Amino acid sequence: MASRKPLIAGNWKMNLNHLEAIALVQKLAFALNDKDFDKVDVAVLPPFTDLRSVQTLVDGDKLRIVYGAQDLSPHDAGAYTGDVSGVMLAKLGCTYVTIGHSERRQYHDEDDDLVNAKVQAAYRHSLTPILCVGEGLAVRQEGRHIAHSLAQLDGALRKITAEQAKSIVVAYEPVWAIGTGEVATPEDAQEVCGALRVRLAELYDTEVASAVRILYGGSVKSGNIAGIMAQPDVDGALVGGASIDAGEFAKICRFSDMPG
Ligand SMILES: O=C[C@H](O)COP(=O)(O)O
Repeated sequence: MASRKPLIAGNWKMNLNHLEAIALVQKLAFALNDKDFDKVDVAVLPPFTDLRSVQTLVDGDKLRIVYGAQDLSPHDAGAYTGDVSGVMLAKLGCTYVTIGHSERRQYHDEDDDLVNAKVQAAYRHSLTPILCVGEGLAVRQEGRHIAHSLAQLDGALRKITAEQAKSIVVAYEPVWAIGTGEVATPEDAQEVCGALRVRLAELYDTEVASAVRILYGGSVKSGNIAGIMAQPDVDGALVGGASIDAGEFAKICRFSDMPG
């Protein structure tokens, strides 16, 4: 069994200007210490407009916080007004890029083909995708949540090699639990995260499956993180609302100190 270092990633969504971004990262850096970073990888995913400020702070103060973007274009350059490419994100020192978040799928009609093209674009520029999958409420009520999440995984990984897949981060985010306060139970999270890992072994091999970090996302808070992290196939969390409060996010990053 590979040992997977947990990853706690904060998806700020469309919140915080570049000055607020600097303040939040400074507070977070102050709240966490080397021992925390030895135990957990901590990432922030600010809006595009904040990335340069975050890069300058992280580089200047040699912080162990890493950062990434919330989306990227499937194209590398050209006449794509409003889009941001993997080339640009790599130049800004991004480690991660979120792909296929349910809010992109819902509000920008992103389908599995586009998600797959974006995953390929990320790998072209050595960015690590945080690939989001997860079902809506109706699918959950019909009991098709596992099949739905596995189909999204299959679609996103077309043409992705085993070598590439080893480094991907998969985030299981049941849409009904996002921003609703309706957190999935630790057992719900484990059920789908476990199934995703089995599918990775089927698509590739056990080496890939045991290397990939699988996160849970959906109303994660300091009060529920410990139970979620206790699950064998959950390797971290993709945190939305609670990630724009530095104190709360730091507590989530210190999940091993939180009551279960
Ligand atoms: O990317 C993060 C997820 O959408 C979860 O958001 P939330 O923690 O606000 O529910």
